[in-house]
Amino acid sequence: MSDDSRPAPSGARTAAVIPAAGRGVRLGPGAPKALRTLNGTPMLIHAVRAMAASRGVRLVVVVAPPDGAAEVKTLLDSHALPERTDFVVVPGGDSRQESVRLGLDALPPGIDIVLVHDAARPLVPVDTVDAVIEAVRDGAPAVVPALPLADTVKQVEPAAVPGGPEPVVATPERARLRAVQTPQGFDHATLVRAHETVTDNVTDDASMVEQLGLPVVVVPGHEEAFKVTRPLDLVLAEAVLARRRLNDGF
Ligand SMILES: Nc1ccn([C@@H]2O[C@H](COP(=O)(O)OP(=O)(O)OP(=O)(O)O)[C@@H](O)[C@H]2O)c(=O)n1
Ligand SMILES: C[C@](O)(CO)[C@H](O)COP(=O)(O)O
Repeated sequence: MSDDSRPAPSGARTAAVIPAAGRGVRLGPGAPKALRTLNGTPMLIHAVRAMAASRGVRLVVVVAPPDGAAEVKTLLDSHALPERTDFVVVPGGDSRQESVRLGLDALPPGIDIVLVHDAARPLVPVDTVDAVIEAVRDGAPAVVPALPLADTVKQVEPAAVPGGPEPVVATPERARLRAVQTPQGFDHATLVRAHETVTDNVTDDASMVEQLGLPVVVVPGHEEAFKVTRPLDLVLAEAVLARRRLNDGF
């Protein structure tokens, strides 16, 4: 949880937008993914606490499932969260991109830096959050945490028949590839412009800034910032939390 002895990154006013409106189809049937529990606590609450743990973050905007904003408000009210942080809940949209835009629309004037963080990455450590904020404060318009890949990657052509073998066309140089996580951090005005300008569907916010022709930089990500996507990821997340409980001595 938050460590109040940690110095607040000074100066810039930072908000976090948490897109949490997805269904979690790849996780299988059940409640919307962000509302499913890890160690008895909804994934979304873990993600909100991960953002609020950074003393740089003064406002968290949660983008709830379209028909679930009231339920999410109740959820936030019923869990202990840092008092120094304000929380706002808005309903989301049909795509992650639309949900992020709706979250941006809810930001008050005066925000300099925006973090966009998947509710589906509930266990990101605060040091990673702070490193992203710091890199934006140092002047990068867009910052992504990322890790080197463990697997070799192949670029393929579509299979001739569904489920058939896919021809390999290239093997990109692995040393230059990174697996990108969140929170991604942005100069507020840049991210708003990216969302106003880029109309094709993309899978992360940084690629919208790339399309504006602006620089995006990578800072080290963290293994525990993995995305809960498939059922096995739930097992890993529970194991990470169990290890943290052990290390914390309770
Ligand atoms: N319409 C959407 C779709 C996704 N998200 C959010 O975007 C993040 C990353 O998306 P992903 O892990 O793909 O979540 P889902 O879309 O829920 O997963 P799936 O594709 O398996 O349904 C999640 O926190 C998810 O809640 C969102 O806010 N609005
Ligand atoms: C934003 C993201 O988490 C970075 O890795 C990822 O692109 C989200 O993709 P998804 O298809 O919505 O899971």
